[in-house]
Amino acid sequence: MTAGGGFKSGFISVVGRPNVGKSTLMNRLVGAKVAITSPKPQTTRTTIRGVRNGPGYQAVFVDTPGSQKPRDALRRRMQERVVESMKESDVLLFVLDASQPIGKGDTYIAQLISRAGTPTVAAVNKVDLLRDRSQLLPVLERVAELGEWEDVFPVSAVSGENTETMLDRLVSLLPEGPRYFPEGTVTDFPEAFILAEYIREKALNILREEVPHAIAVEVEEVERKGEVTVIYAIIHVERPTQRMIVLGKDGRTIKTIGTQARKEVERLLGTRIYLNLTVKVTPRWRRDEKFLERLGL
Ligand SMILES: Nc1nc2c(ncn2[C@@H]2O[C@H](COP(=O)(O)OP(=O)(O)OP(=O)(O)O)[C@@H](O)[C@H]2O)c(=O)[nH]1
Repeated sequence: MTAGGGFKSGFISVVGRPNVGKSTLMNRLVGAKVAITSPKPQTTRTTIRGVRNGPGYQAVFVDTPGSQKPRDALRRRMQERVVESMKESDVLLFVLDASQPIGKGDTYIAQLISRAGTPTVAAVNKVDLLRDRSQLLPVLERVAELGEWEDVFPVSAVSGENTETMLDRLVSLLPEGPRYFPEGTVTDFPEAFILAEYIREKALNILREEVPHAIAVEVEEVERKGEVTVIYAIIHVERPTQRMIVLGKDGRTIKTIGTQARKEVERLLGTRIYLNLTVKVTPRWRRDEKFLERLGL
């Protein structure tokens, strides 16, 4: 319980440039894998929310796609939207990568944060990759100069080093508020959506280099049959050759992708799923506005 005895709750947006480990860190803080991760940048395409329940608090984490300086005419409007969503959060978690030089991308995000004016904790992630701990000090100094942070924590999302200490600090910054989601909730996203993201993650990790970015996963139909959720999903690819790769010999690859994704989601949400997964060639889907909208991208 907090000093005043009141229940604390609120939204913590996780921001940072692509590939710094935002999704991995959020999963660590939530204690369950709600956001998919992969070594390829731009893995997160949509906003994912994860919920951490603790004594006297509920923290709702919002994982955002990696922010990058947009190079086109929409730049100002897009910036405004990012700043708006930052303003709506109670606290921001600004993630940086200790194993990479602090660069323009980080500076850009630090500027957006200062315009939003929301209390922010900086997480210097991936400290496990530093060969020598003396390398850490200059990085922390550099991060401190980037803005006015409530605190700066060196952490490792992979090993869990320092993440619970950082969580305590984040919770201390939350306002008093209601429990937004029932206790036990780890994410408010529908099962089918989570499954679609997991299918994409398995595909990203299993398939050869050239295929993953050509993939979109669509949930076509969801049916409840007693205890079981029946989900019909389609993996869209752009070319017939990619379809062959996704299917694999005797359909083995797609079977592996589907089974791994289904099992993990069943474990995560404690449900039973029957998954019907197919592959379809949808040429140039990446340029099809209607298609992208239908998939919520
Ligand atoms: N060694 C190490 N690797 C990490 C750590 N955190 C994340 N990674 C790795 O960094 C890569 C990117 O992690 P993600 O969590 O997908 O990064 P992200 O910032 O969400 O990426 P986008 O979705 O592209 O914005 C993955 O290969 C992770 O395993 C860490 O603390 N230590």
